[in-house]
Amino acid sequence: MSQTEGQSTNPTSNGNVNNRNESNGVVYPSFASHRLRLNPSVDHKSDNYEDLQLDFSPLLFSSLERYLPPAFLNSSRDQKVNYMREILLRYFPEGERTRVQKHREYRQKIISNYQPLHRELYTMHAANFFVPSFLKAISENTEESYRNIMSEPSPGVLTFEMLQPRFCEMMLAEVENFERWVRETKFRIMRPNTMNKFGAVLDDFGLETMLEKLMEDFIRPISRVFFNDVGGSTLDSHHGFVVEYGMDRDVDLGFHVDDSEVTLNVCLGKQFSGGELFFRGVRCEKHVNTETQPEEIFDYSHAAGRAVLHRGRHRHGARATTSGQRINLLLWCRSSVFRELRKYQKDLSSWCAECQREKKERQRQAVAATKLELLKREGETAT
Ligand SMILES: O=C(O)CCC(=O)C(=O)O
Ligand SMILES: [Fe+2]
Repeated sequence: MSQTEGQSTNPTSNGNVNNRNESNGVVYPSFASHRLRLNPSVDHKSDNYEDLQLDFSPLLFSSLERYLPPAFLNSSRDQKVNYMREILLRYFPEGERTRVQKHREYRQKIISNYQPLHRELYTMHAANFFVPSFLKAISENTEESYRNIMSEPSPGVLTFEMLQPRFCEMMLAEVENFERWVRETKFRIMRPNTMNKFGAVLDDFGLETMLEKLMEDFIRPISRVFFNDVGGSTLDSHHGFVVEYGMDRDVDLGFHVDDSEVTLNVCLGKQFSGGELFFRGVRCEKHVNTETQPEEIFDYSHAAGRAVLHRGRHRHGARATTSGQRINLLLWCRSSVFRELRKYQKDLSSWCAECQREKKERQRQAVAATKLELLKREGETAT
């Protein structure tokens, strides 16, 4: 299963976990030499590309121009466009571009027709959204201030009070309002990911800007402290959605890893029983299906307003919601820098429990072999 937007990876379905953005063996022989400089020519005045019919934003070309090799800076506009276009195509192939364009049109259609219920949700208003203890910890922004409001019931699973009851109520009402609109207009919406039949993508009906702020100003500072090993300090994009469970909704959620570096999962309500999150240890792509160690088993019961923050690669699932209705807000936070660097990373992952176990085992074997060798030598000198 490829890890494109909105897809979880289910570690139990098959072992073939693909990486997002890989251009899988595609070779570009004629343009492989096209390179950009690491540092921009700050004094260079870029051309304007607004009047050209281009397949990428004209602004992108103007920004990228300053990274051209010096010899190219004074070439004709056409030459520069061709050079930059070939580079962009290498990173953003046709299929992906079409998908992004289609998705943009889909969002635009929703946003120009859907009438929001609570407009105040659509811009970040921290004092109204979050509980004071959370705001205080964020403003202090130290490991100690975060530890004061958090518990870590299992390594890498952080939980803390986050949302005000009023915010939860408004968000629940907004989601209900959106779903009513979907039913009445018979608009076909995309579900949050491949594993949910219910739920809605908040980014698709206007909440993208608010959620981006939530990631940048609140989740990234926390992740910088606790999840730096998976790109926590460089989170730069998100996928924000709600999941809905109950008798006439999804019942449970299978064992999976998220397409995120860091996941925020906050319960909005309403009344329910069951629906516990179960965690089973952090794993890299290679080890996603390896067995769980007893100390990795942890179950968490959701409570309205309370957040759970964990690495996306922390294997988890949700048990059946046995009565009532449970709605949770999810923010999958991603780091493009982390993903790019991982493509070239050869050594073991510090955050993967199985990589660490393998490393320890190799060290143990090396020590044992050395001991044996020393004993042998001692035996030889004694005789
Ligand atoms: O139901 C939950 O609380 C978990 C949801 C989840 O893990 C996900 O959507 O990725
Ligand atoms: Fe998940």
